[in-house]
Amino acid sequence: MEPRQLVLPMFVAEGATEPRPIASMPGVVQHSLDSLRKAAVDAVEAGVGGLMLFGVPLEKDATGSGLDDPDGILNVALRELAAEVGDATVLMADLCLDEFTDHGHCGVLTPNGAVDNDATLERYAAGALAQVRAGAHVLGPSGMMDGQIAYVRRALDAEDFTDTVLLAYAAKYASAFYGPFRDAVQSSLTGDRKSYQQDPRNGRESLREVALDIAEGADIVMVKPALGYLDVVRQVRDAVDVPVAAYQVSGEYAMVEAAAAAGVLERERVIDETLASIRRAGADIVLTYWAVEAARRLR
Ligand SMILES: NCc1[nH]cc(CCC(=O)O)c1CC(=O)O
Repeated sequence: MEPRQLVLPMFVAEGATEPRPIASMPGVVQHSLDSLRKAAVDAVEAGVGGLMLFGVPLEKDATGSGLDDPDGILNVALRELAAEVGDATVLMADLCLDEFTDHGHCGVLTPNGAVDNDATLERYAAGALAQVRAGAHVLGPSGMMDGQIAYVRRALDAEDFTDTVLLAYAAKYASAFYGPFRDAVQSSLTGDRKSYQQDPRNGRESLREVALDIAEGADIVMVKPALGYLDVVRQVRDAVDVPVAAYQVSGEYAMVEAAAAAGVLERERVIDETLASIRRAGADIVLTYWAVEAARRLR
């Protein structure tokens, strides 16, 4: 694996004046705009291939207005990073509503509380345009709404943003391994995402989801989580001819850090072994909270 195959997910919190630790993810922080800029420069110097940004707004509402507000924290951060490192790295933005909604779902809701797929697509389209205008090179629609890739692609094309790369969270499982992430973005979710994310017991569905996303215009397809889903990574790699990404998620990170802190595992060897496994399964790109550390060791 080469350092540039690694992508660093980063959190930026509106109103933060200094980085705030995330209790369940030692070593990962909610950045202030200032610390985000510095960490981005460090990551680029370490040789990582890209940065995936998540925003934590001060206020959340039913429609997740922070997503497409040009002054929303994620868009502000994208503009700042575009100016700072935009020519030196690939800037990626999480295109989802859950960080911005007061109910914590990845979409807007119908009056009876279900996720409204098609109304959500319009919100993603608005968010996509805001993120691209702010300087994102790659958008990662992560909400698992049906038709989201085609809808976002059409919205971008209509405004002549024809070079934007869509990294589709194509095979995204309803996983308990996202637990620490929900602390990281202070998610207000109660309930679960089983109506739009995949059942961990279902392997073949991933191939259908991936084929649909590619037909809709995805440039890169992603499997998530990584370690428990290496069979899916391999099947997807063998089935498609676009780059395949895998997301080593918050729970995978927290699990190893906790075991290492307890003296139960050799931290660095285990980290490198997990990354080698994901690579061996066929991932061309790996999103990991260890991206900077691993990139330094790979050089
Ligand atoms: N915006 C949705 C999103 N994008 C990335 C993650 C999880 C990432 C991780 O656990 O590291 C999630 C959370 C979810 O689907 O509940």
